[in-house]
Amino acid sequence: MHLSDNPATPAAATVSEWIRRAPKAVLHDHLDGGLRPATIVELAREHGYTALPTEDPAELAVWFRDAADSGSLERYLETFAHTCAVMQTREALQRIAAECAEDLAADGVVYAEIRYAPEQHLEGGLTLDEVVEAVNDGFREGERRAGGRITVRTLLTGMRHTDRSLEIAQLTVAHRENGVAGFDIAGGEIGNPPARHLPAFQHLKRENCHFTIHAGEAVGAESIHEAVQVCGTERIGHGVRITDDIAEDGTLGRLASYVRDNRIALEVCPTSNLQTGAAKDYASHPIDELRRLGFRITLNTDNRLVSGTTMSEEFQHMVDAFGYGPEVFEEFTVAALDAAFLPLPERQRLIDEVVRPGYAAL
Ligand SMILES: O=c1[nH]cnc2c1ncn2[C@@H]1O[C@H](CO)[C@@H](O)[C@H]1O
Ligand SMILES: [Zn+2]
Repeated sequence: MHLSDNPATPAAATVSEWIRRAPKAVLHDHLDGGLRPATIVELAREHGYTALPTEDPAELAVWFRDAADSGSLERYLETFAHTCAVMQTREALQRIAAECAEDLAADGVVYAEIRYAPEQHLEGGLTLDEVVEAVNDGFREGERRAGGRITVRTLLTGMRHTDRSLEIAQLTVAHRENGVAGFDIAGGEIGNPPARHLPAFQHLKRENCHFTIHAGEAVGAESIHEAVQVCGTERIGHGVRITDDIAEDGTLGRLASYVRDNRIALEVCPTSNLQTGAAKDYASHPIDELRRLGFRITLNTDNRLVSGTTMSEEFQHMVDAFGYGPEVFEEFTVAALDAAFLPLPERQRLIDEVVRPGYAAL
């Protein structure tokens, strides 16, 4: 089923008040997939980018969601050409990062790891280091504007189809004291297995640096196996196709067992999965089965603009599909902080001083 066939799904879907107030943590959210549509229009005008499908912000938001709602990851990813086109200067990157932090904080997000691929922001003449510095400055500004209600860290993404992943891994290590919490690889999964980027992962391991890998979204269990057992990933972006290794009666194969028993977090993004064809609809999305089987599940947006969603809306979809109450979202939020690439005392402080009291007060 495509989202556009479902009248309950547009971004304006009503969200219960308690969901907005609930403290949330997001581990999987792309900076270049979550811009404000009005910001894209303004920046496009400023920079003379004329290829936008429309200059009306509301129409643009609908365009992204519909264009991404194709059933194919490759077509979903084509829409990012329009966001990356306006993310080529220091000012634009700073502004977009600051607005991202503000928007997440307004949605009740208290901790966010935001990822982006620095190599996609060099067309205006910035260096990789300048890109990272601009985004970091923007996030610090956004945290200030949100009155300290949110903590943001970044993940630097290497693109699966290019050959710069080792360089991006080195960039991650170089900026680790400066708001960069880890590394990721993203992009089209078919034909680009994660082991192509082994030198990047080996460098990160040697440097004791965190990483996650998009796997098990467009390709099945073999991609997850490679990400976990060959590349040594700590978390899995999406990972929903781990169900390939689970029998109908719930018996786990060896890979599924390994992932569950080692508490390797799955960064699950239900709405995005519906758009790329990784799942059919919310009600049959494997998140509920995986949760009941004991996997470490985190709930995420993937791309707030491109998927037309927010953390609150993802929560609401789960309430509607599975009847989840606050206790399940508290579990997802604590799971996200347990799996966050943040030092243990900081994770523990967020759980004890922000998340637990926030849910107790709902
Ligand atoms: O769900 C996804 N799967 C794979 N790649 C993705 C997904 N969402 C976004 N990107 C890719 O990651 C880049 C850096 O943020 C984006 O430009 C997009 O190409
Ligand atoms: Zn993603």
